[in-house]
Amino acid sequence: MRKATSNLLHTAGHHSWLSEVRCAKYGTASALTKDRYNVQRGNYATLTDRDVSFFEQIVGKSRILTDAADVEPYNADWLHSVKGYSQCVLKPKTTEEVSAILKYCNERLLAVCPQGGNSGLAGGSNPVFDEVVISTSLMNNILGFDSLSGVLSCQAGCILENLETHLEKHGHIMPLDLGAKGSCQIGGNVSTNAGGLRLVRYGSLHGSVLGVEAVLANGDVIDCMSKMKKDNTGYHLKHLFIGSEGTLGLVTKVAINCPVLPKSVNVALLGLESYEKVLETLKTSKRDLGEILSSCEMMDRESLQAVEDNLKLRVPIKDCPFYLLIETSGSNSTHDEEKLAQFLEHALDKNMIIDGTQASEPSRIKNLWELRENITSGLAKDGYCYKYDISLPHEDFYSCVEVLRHHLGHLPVLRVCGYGHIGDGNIHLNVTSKAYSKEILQSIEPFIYEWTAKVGGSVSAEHGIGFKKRDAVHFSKSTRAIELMHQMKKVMDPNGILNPYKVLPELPITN
Ligand SMILES: O=C(O)CC[C@@H](O)C(=O)O
Ligand SMILES: [Zn+2]
Repeated sequence: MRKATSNLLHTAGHHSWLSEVRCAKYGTASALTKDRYNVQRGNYATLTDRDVSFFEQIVGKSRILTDAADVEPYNADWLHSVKGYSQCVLKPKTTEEVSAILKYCNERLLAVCPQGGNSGLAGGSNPVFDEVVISTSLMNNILGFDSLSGVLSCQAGCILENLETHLEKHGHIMPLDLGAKGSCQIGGNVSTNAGGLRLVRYGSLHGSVLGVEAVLANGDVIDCMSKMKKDNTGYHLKHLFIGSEGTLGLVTKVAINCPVLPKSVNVALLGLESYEKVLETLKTSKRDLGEILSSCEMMDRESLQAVEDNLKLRVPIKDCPFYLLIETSGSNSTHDEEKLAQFLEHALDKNMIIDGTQASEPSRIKNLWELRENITSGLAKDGYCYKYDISLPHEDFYSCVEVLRHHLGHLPVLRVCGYGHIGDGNIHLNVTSKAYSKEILQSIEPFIYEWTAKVGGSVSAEHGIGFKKRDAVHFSKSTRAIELMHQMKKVMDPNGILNPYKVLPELPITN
């Protein structure tokens, strides 16, 4: 077996790195939804005691929250960047309960906001005004796993990490992995078409999700829970629920195709001196590693600086302007390590990388991944974080950071940084400041959206549109396409009770 031999590469040691608790409630930003976004409450009914009594008949007293303190965590997102004013959270356990709730709300014209793990970043799962929150957290049964086909079926409220743990026992994994895996729910993942760290290998949920059960606004249950890998029976309705963020129906069950658990996993953290070298290394990794490449993440120095400054994690290689985190997953460790070594030798010989470290042992792999997965938490601790999740052609991928840094030069921002899923052309462009500032927001938007549209990118790669980005949809979709989206919404939710103020821009489009 050949090893990566250069003395620039060393093996990651054990560090007492702190792991930030996911979804901790921190951040000092207090500017809330209505101060920041110009939106009017729709013409919906207001919740009454009679409504609450009716809900009690469906889910029982113990699964309704109406005390302000109990409802509060459901009203705000975890970064406290949006906040609604709901007075009621319902926690159904079954599809039938969801159906009865929606049927009633539709007749009463009560708006609802479906919520999974509340880990979203576009304000899609929080109420904007007083929508009734329907939490899927108690819909957490695994319904079955077929080890021959690799298909898992489960209720929408199953936490991603619990599904992963369950599958590991059967020698499989989930086709998606996210930093928020400990709290996000599969129904939320499907509803936002979450991407994450494994998309470069297993593709998007539009490919992995075989079946969906969803409840429409009027309470009708749409059973598209096919577990067949091939099913060409006309319009594929399941795709309407993947990525529509609960605006067309509430996802209650999911059937998902799960890859085989890899026997060998390796991770390399590489340091690079320029974005040109990043691109060269990416190209080489795709060529040399081929089918065993399972993640390819980029981080710039500023992003990792936030992790070092605010979370006291330590980057185990020397300071470089750029870093790549490359993961391989395969079935034969000798073969995989050889391929990785070959790639690293190429990269070193051609002066693509200036420092690096690799790991094959689970605890060391975890330490390296923690650096990447904690960037969101690290940046949040700066104060307020303006988040942009965009898809770009590789040649323009990092220019968005440079262009925006230059554009914001005169303003009191702390960091302008870029990191993310370079293997998929998806960058997370984040700007931080001590506190929320309207001036900074208005300098970033629509500037960055216009720039993204000009180079042919997408203004939302994986976080969705939610509430925060609906005024930006037209930068990535034609007016006719948006009109068609509105028509579809009208067919599936004529009263507009499902997750209002989200995804769909107001018509006519003015900006
Ligand atoms: O916080 C962000 O902007 C990105 C979050 C997530 O999509 C990630 O890839 O870490
Ligand atoms: Zn991401």
